Amino acid sequence: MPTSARRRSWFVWGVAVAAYAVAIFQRTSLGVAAGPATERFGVGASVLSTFVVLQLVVYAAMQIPVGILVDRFGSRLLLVAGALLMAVGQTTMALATHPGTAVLARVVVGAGDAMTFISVLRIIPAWFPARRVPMVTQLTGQVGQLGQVASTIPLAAALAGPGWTPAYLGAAAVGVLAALLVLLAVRDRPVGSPAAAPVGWAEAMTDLRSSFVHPGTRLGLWSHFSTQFSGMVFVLLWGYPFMTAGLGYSPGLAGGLLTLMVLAGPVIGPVLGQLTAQYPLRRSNLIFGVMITTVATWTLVLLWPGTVPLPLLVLLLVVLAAYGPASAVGFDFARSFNPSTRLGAASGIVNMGGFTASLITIFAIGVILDWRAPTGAFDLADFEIAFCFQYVLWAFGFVSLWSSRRLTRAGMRADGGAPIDPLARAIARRWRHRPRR
Ligand SMILES: N[C@@H](Cc1c[nH]cn1)C(=O)NCC(=O)O
Repeated sequence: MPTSARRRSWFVWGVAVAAYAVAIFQRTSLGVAAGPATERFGVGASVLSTFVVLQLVVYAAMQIPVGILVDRFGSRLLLVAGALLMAVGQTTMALATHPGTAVLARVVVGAGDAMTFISVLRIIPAWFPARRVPMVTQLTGQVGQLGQVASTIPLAAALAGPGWTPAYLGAAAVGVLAALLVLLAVRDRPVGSPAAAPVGWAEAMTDLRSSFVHPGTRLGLWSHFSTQFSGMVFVLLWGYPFMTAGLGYSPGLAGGLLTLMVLAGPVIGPVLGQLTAQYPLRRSNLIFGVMITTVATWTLVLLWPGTVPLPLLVLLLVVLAAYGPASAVGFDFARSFNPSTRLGAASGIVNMGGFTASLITIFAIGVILDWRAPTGAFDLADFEIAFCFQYVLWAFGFVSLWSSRRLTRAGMRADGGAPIDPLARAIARRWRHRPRR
């Protein structure tokens, strides 16, 4: 690829990924505003957590419709629409004085956010050679997380200084700027590369069905489902109270440990991206590996007699930090087992997995904690029992992953592919045939 073409690819991707970072900024912008929101709307913590949950429900529910729209109208249009919708949501939030209006604002933000990540994913294979796609996908996820940093530091300062309305109007302005940049800089494909013929609605529905019935797409869905929820639930809602109310850590230490998770992601992401690109037939082993390590570390933490030692908790957080990079491997399955014309729909199916599992777990942990301690005075045992709910989803995810992998491999054999040996046998064979000096 000539240098100028390579530069152009990175430029287009850079602007698209900046729009994704802005979406994460908007998604997490309520995190630092819990105190001011409680005062402004006169609501408690449980109503505030409903704001977050509702926003995620909308995000998850829109994945498939958005996937179809991305395939039909292209990434650029959907990225612009998503950024503008989030700006409308944040403007509503800036002016809201009633909790009902604030909920509506968060729903609109969730809808705009839902349009962003899979639109960026659809651009990557159009601008980069196939061997680079897994790494660029990982990079997309990691760079996007910077939006969360932006939502903590400048937004917190704006809330503390100019106040609620200017802070959220500022967030809306950032959204409009992102929309403008995308409009000017992003193109769905390089000039001269053939555009797919536009599909009608009936064909789009057939594509969606074909994508879902392909076991390779479902392998991606269950990979995302099984690896994302544990880390996401910890970061989004229950990790902080577990560490402060359950383990008795200071807010500073608990916040620092959550930051450690953010810092470990960029180390794990490139490793998983490289392994995915180098061993495409072993991607499911990576997923099983991450899953088993997560379950084993959680089990050790939950069974530990008395208070968990800090090094073990640090280990848990480093393992949980793999939630973003590991679940991103799910999109690689979507890409390899679907033609580019239905990549949006396939990515939407995959992306629904982790968010649905996270919502179920956030809700179930809340219900178990309420049942254990209706007054809200939770102790370590309450958290330990509540976190055990995760085993239900891990078991479901494991069985679904296993069966979709079996069907995917059977399909590959039926299409004339060579059978894939179990990992242990493949390693033993490689060892026997290693070059000897
Ligand atoms: N798996 C994440 C993205 C990610 C994070 N680290 C590496 N990749 C994901 O599914 N994100 C969806 C979104 O909308 O943020």
